[in-house]
Amino acid sequence: MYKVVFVLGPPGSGKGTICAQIQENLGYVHLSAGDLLRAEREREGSQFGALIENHIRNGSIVPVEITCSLLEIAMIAREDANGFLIDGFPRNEDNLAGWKRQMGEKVNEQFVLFLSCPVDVCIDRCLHRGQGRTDDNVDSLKKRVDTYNQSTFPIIEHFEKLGMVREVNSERPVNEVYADVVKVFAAANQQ
Ligand SMILES: Nc1ncnc2c1ncn2[C@@H]1O[C@H](COP(=O)(O)OP(=O)(O)O)[C@@H](O)[C@H]1O
Ligand SMILES: O=c1ccn([C@@H]2O[C@H](COP(=O)(O)OP(=O)(O)O)[C@@H](O)[C@H]2O)c(=O)[nH]1
Ligand SMILES: [Mg+2]
Repeated sequence: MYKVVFVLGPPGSGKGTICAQIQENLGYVHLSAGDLLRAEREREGSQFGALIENHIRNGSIVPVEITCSLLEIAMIAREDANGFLIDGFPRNEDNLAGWKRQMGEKVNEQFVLFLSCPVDVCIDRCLHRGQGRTDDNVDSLKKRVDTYNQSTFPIIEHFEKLGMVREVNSERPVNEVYADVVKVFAAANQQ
């Protein structure tokens, strides 16, 4: 069984930043669904490049079969891992249902780390992220925030009802956010 922590929050809430630090210090392997999709978009011979780019620009969500397969392949490649941080997934009902179908029997879902941050702060961070992403522009960001509110927040609520959500306010400086996140992991791993 793979041990899994889902990391969710609005675009720009700091998911990638915090996951990189957890990977570095706590030995979980960081798998960003967005990074895996961008790599697949660039892969020579991929049938999905154009479809992925359309979804990314529109802030809409790629069909789960594609994303989930990329995640599973990445997990199989790191079977030695202590656990996995699944960053930015599941983002909607389709993602959740597809994940349960494909991975339900193979994973132990530890908890959901929810990085909460006001949308205006998040948008400002994305506009200054400086990674040259095709979706870090005002138009795409509006759509991404709409998708987050309409489709992703309900997934967080779903996990909340199951008692699985650990919320950390990520509006604060990274070191303060990280200190609280470490406490969440320490508590979860004591059980
Ligand atoms: N707590 C924070 N305070 C200020 N800036 C942050 C913080 N966390 C992340 N950032 C910056 O905001 C941008 C988005 O962060 P990132 O980790 O890529 O977020 P996400 O993966 O949730 O979109 C990056 O430029 C990052 O350096
Ligand atoms: O499971 C996922 C994760 C990401 N995306 C797409 O990839 C984009 C960027 O996602 P990422 O997590 O990299 O953005 P972030 O929240 O980190 O800014 C999203 O807007 C979606 O279009 C997707 O379709 N499914
Ligand atoms: Mg990210």
